[in-house]
Amino acid sequence: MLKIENLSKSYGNFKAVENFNLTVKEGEIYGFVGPNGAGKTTIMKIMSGLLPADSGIITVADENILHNIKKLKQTIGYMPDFFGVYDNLTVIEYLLFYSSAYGIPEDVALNRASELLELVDLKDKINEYVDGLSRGMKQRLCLARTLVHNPDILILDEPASGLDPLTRHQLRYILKHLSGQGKTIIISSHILTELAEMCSSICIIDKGNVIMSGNIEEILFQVDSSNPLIINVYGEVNKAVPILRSNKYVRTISVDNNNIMVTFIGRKEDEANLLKELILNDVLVVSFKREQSNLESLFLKIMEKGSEFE
Ligand SMILES: Nc1ncnc2c1ncn2[C@@H]1O[C@H](COP(=O)(O)OP(=O)(O)OP(=O)(O)O)[C@@H](O)[C@H]1O
Repeated sequence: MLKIENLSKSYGNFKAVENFNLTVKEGEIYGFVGPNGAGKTTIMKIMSGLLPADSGIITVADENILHNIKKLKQTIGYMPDFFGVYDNLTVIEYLLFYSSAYGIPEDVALNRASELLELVDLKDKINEYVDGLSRGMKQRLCLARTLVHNPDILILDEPASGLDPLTRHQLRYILKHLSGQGKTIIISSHILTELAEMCSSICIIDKGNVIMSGNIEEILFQVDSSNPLIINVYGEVNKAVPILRSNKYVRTISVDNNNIMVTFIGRKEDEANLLKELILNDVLVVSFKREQSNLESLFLKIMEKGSEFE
């Protein structure tokens, strides 16, 4: 379990991160979402030991590792959003270079590099120059580099940015495989649908604070309950309208052919009772559901409404 408590960081007088709290379970793929400048990179760099925090605690396996830089670097592998690769090295030289920086003996490093190149599907490029790799390949090599010291936690800043759909699919596959091995993975992204496919939980960050966090499906459900009900009826719509009008949870009604959009402030049970009433009054209901949110619309809503969702 990874736990961050009251993490704060200022640049001069500017508070980039303020009392940030987060818990991530072992083996989870966890998404960080937020607009530009929200503080995602700052938090990730602090977690990786690349930037000092002003205050806070980062606990891994019941130990505060924030000020134990050696332990922090052993435990965490960080892949920055901008990956500098050394173009005049071959793929294997590149991985061995990073392994030596971690003090890994060369024979161990060679075996590990071979396994990692297999994992990221670059084994056939082992003796090629990094310079000649495509962007997607460089990105996978960078992921392999992040894994040379076999960290328990991976922190990947915008790993999917600029990749084509096939390469993103490969990345998703590799990350699922790593999480299956028990590695905890934190990913930041602006591609919210990507996060939905990869992550079980997300944390929405703005101005260095958590606006909302939790299981993606629960978050979507919470937001969906503020969406209109869409009722599709067969035949006469007019039969349904007076029933809807008399319901105390209905706020607005708009009719479009056989679809009725209803702003409804009741709970699930009230929704079910409304459906029952329509049917008992011989309204032929074809479908009755809340408009679904996707992550993009969820994000926009949250950004518009801010703490209303907390
Ligand atoms: N070295 C720095 N000096 C001063 N301000 C900084 C520094 N690094 C970041 N900031 C500011 O801190 C805030 C958070 O930046 P950060 O890079 O963490 O955000 P982010 O969520 O990663 O953004 P993006 O999605 O654009 O990468 C921004 O307002 C940024 O301008």
